[in-house]
Amino acid sequence: MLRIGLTGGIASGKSTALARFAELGARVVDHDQLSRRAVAPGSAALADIAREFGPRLIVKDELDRGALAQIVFADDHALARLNSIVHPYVMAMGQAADRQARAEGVRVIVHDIPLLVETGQDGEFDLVVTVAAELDTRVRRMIESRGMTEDDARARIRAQATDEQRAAAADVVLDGNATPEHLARQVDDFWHVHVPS
Ligand SMILES: CC(C)(COP(=O)(O)OP(=O)(O)OC[C@H]1O[C@@H](n2cnc3c(N)ncnc32)[C@H](O)[C@@H]1O)[C@@H](O)C(=O)NCCC(=O)NCCS
Ligand SMILES: Nc1ncnc2c1ncn2[C@@H]1O[C@H](COP(=O)(O)OP(=O)(O)OP(=O)(O)O)[C@@H](O)[C@H]1O
Repeated sequence: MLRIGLTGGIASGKSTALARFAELGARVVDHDQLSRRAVAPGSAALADIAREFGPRLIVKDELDRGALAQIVFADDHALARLNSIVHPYVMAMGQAADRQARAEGVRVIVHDIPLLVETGQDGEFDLVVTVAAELDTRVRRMIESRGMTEDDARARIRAQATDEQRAAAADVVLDGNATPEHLARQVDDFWHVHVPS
């Protein structure tokens, strides 16, 4: 099974690229979704978050994601504490997805991992692909599509590696600056070069 790690800064176009990989026939695993599952109501990680950051972050059994984001993206130590709670669960779920895919005879699996470089996972894939896009373009997308303020958008970008760091760890860099169709075509090209038919 060919294992591909897909990364990129927030709002670079990773989800757009991932959707194209799925259309081409890859099994896709979105680690943002895994991290939401890790903190589902009643989970051990949610209990750990309540203990670490206070019970007011849990509203009607659900994590108040906006409130937690305000805390952690303004404080590196708080972010590191959150990461140390959630990331082990996400990694275990990612490994479980690999095991299941292998058992099902899947040929190509793509893991979409926003923090692939930050968490030192670049050595763990057959190929690493990163999507790069200009900072100002990404900030604009976050304001338009996620309704974030410019300050919140820039704080989240500051909490991540740079495009240069991701490019240094990647085998291939895709350009996420133009249209989604342009990005999808680059995924097609990558697939034809790197995935044995
Ligand atoms: C802080 C939280 C509650 C904010 O939730 P929110 O719904 O606003 O964002 P969401 O989870 O959809 O993430 C959106 C994007 O934010 C960025 N981001 C998320 N977590 C982090 C982090 N720990 N460090 C840097 N960037 C991050 C990523 O680019 C991600 O794609 C949430 O992101 C979280 O629990 N983060 C810790 C888990 C994590 O690291 N997830 C990322 C991949 S495993
Ligand atoms: N190449 C592109 N051209 C124009 N807009 C794009 C492009 N790629 C993505 N977008 C838009 O930018 C926003 C963010 O894109 P997307 O969700 O694919 O990014 P992402 O890297 O997965 O972000 P996140 O880290 O938030 O999960 C979306 O609203 C999407 O429609």
